[in-house]
Amino acid sequence: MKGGIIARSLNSIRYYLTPSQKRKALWMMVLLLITSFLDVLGLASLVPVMMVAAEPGGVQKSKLFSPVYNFFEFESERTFLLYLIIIIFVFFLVKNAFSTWVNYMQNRFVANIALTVIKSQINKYINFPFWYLNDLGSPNLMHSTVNIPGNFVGGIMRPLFIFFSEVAIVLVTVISIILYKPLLFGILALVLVPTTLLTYRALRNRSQMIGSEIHRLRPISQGIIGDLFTGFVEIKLANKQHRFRDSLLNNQEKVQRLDALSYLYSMLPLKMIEMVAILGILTIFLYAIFSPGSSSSLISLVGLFAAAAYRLMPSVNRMITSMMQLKTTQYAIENLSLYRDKKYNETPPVEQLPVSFKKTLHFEDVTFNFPGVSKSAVKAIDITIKKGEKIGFIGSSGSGKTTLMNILLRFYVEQSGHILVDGQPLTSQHLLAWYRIIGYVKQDTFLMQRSIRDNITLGDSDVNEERLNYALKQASLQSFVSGLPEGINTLVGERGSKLSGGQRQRIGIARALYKQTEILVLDEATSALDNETEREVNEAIDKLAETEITILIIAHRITTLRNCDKIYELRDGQIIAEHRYEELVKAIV
Ligand SMILES: Nc1ncnc2c1ncn2[C@@H]1O[C@H](COP(=O)(O)OP(=O)(O)OP(=O)(O)O)[C@@H](O)[C@H]1O
Repeated sequence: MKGGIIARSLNSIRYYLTPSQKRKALWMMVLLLITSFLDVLGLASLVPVMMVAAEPGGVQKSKLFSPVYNFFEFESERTFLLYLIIIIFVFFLVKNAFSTWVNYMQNRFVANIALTVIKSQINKYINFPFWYLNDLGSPNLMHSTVNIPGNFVGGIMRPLFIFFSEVAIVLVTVISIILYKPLLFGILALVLVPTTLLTYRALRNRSQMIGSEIHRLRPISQGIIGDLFTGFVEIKLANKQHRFRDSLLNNQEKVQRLDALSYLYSMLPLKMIEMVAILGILTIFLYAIFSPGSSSSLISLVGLFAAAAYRLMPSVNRMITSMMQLKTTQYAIENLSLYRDKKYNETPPVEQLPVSFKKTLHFEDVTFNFPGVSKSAVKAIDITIKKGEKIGFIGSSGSGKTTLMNILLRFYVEQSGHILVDGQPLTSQHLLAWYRIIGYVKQDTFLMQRSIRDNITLGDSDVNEERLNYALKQASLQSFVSGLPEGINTLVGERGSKLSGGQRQRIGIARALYKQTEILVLDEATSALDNETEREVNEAIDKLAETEITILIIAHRITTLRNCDKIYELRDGQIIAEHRYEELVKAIV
């Protein structure tokens, strides 16, 4: 990425702003400038008041106040000063109310953009091509959708606002100083500018390095925790939990060390600037001591220098720290700019078409290669399935069964050939209608940590009870559910941990039935189950066989395929044979 850190950060935000938000951002900047001007004016107004108040008769002598004093015909300096103090207090009151309002507007603006960023990230990943999604892995996805937008807001947007408001304060202060005493400006510039630049140059690359290292390490921690608790049983039985704990601690030790270093770097600029300012004051003092005659004017210069430096130092410090924070959070800008290319976006076209499945489903010469893999995972598949048929798929591991089903489910799109439904090619314009009629039950059925009802309806708020009961009955779940103390509202535990393998799969089947699936894909639904559970699942499949639903079953156990009209055998992505169940059973016997 090219350009300075400020330009890069501004560009990264600009990507998310609508034209009206861009105008609003400019408006915010103007408001910030006004706030800074009022801040400086507020402080500057105190100086002349203090001066006239300290000296009896000071008001009359003051070029600024005496015309006002005379115009309003004040009777005593005391009353005049009292009015002046009240005016100053009201001014501060109004100024602070105004700056609080600006602050509120600014934070609301930042919060709105933050929402836009989160929305854009989550939209990016829900429309991400399936195989890239698998490559990224859930810790990275969680980091990119939850942490990165937060880091972007805290580490780019807020510091950018701070930077610009401090620039405004410094500008207004510096202009006032130039107008008041150009020599003072010269000394301040000589002292503060090189220090600021040197401090920033010394720390910026380290800050960036710390930021990208923390960004690399955090998802690793999340991955370790995820693996530890997903595989808790296996890991505990192998007595390997300590290894996971140690690698987590090892990773966290690095993160904590970098966090501490980053905190230290954020403190350093102020210390450095303070040291140089003190050095400036001492140098002028020394000069005053060693060159007699000029001492009184020099000492007043020291006073002014100290006052101006005191005013400028915190602002300059905040400017550097916010720039360093921008550097530290560079990784968020880089992460957000990933995958903006069209090839990573599979958003279905807005204009969607209906799908009518009355007669046939035809895989017409379908071939598919994974990106970067020359060997086809699925090659020239050409089969026709009639509506209502039950079709089995067998073949050794890696023969392409799951890939073929993923093509049918449109998670993968064939490079050549077509999927024809009643003779019509299935395109991205049919996606939503297609998803409405196709269902999928995997070996490890996905279950949420919610009730059975929510798991079957996928959290429907307006549940159709009749359909739900039908789904429970057809999936052979009715007696199990009615035996539970809380029935269908019983919670299933994390990933269905309170259920048996067979119950989990039957919930998957019930989910597909509740959706009124017309084509159901059962992927290796019984291979991981014991005999009793297999019997339970097969019973549900037998019931399904009586329905009009077209079923495609991938199975390792031949018995699962007993209701199939045809069974296709795959090898190396191709169909090498078509069998009947009876033949297969005979061949085994
Ligand atoms: N995301 C991927 N990227 C690259 N190659 C892949 C990917 N997923 C699967 N493959 C490859 O595609 C081929 C077909 O895999 P597929 O999962 O379809 O086989 P399968 O018949 O379902 O196997 P199993 O019975 O073991 O599930 C295999 O050689 C596999 O290594």
